[in-house]
Amino acid sequence: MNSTKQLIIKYLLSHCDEWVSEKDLFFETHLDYEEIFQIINNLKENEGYKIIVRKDRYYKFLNNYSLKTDIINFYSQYKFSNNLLVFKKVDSTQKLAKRISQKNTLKEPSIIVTDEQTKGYGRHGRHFYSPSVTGLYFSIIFPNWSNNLSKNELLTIDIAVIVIKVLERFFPDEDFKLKWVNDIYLKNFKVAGIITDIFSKTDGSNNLIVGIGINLTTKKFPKYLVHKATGINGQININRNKLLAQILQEIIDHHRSPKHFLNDYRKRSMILGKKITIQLGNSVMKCTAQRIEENGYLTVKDRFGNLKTYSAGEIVRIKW
Ligand SMILES: O=C(O)CCCC[C@@H]1SC[C@@H]2NC(=O)N[C@@H]21
Repeated sequence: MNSTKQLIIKYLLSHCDEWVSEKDLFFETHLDYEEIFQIINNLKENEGYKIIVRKDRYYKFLNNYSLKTDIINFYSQYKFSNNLLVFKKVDSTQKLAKRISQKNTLKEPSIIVTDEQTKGYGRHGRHFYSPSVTGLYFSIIFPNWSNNLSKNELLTIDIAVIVIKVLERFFPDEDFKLKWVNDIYLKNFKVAGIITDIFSKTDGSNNLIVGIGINLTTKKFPKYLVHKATGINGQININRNKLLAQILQEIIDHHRSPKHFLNDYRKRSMILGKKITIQLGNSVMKCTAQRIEENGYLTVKDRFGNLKTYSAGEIVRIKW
């Protein structure tokens, strides 16, 4: 971050919700006062930054609703400056990640983030409702992925734990739970989902694309979701840029030096010890969830007392 605009953003962000004088900004940037005023005015009027400008030219930066590259970079200590793409609206960050994977040879993990999706999707091709600025919708491309089912399962589990732990820090009063494999629930409602897609390139290499959708403040859901999904908290003015930056930072750190979080996962499971109905392909089975194995697979006990272990499946019902 080194342009004058970025220096100003950085200073305002480090003094978020405080009044900052032109003199402070002058010492920080060495720009003349008029230039400072013009840059701030442009950020406010044309780039959607929320800045209050007082008549005596004091400025206050407010928590921004929209996702902004500079703000995410600030909160993540500029860890992924060149590998972060931020959009207002896309069809799906997951689809866009596939298009980017097709056209480019990536060396580093790359992140695609948007304020809104028109065709967000989840597992089994289901629509993922992604209205503007009330959630977080993003995909991470991990290039040159050695495709291996159990490695993928474990990564999904680790990422689910990372997301839930960051959410717990931001919403300390909420009791988030995990539904195997990768859904995050609050009470009986889904608040977040994770999907992993393998994208095979023509040169034989694979990219892993992890897509994460979180309903933060969404209040109104389409009819078919009203009894299934909820926003975490419709009242809170949450700092989405900061929340996203922390999740991304922890996922990228984990990718660099992986360690598994199975015990954290088990602790937050909403199914262990419960009677569940699991869908496996076209059939469904009633059973009891026994344990999550070291490779992330689920072991259940069927009604005849037999233990069975599954790498994938959808839990369609939990008996409380
Ligand atoms: O619930 C699921 O089955 C997974 C939902 C994943 C949704 C996210 S939102 C960002 C990314 N883009 C998509 O189209 N899907 C994922």
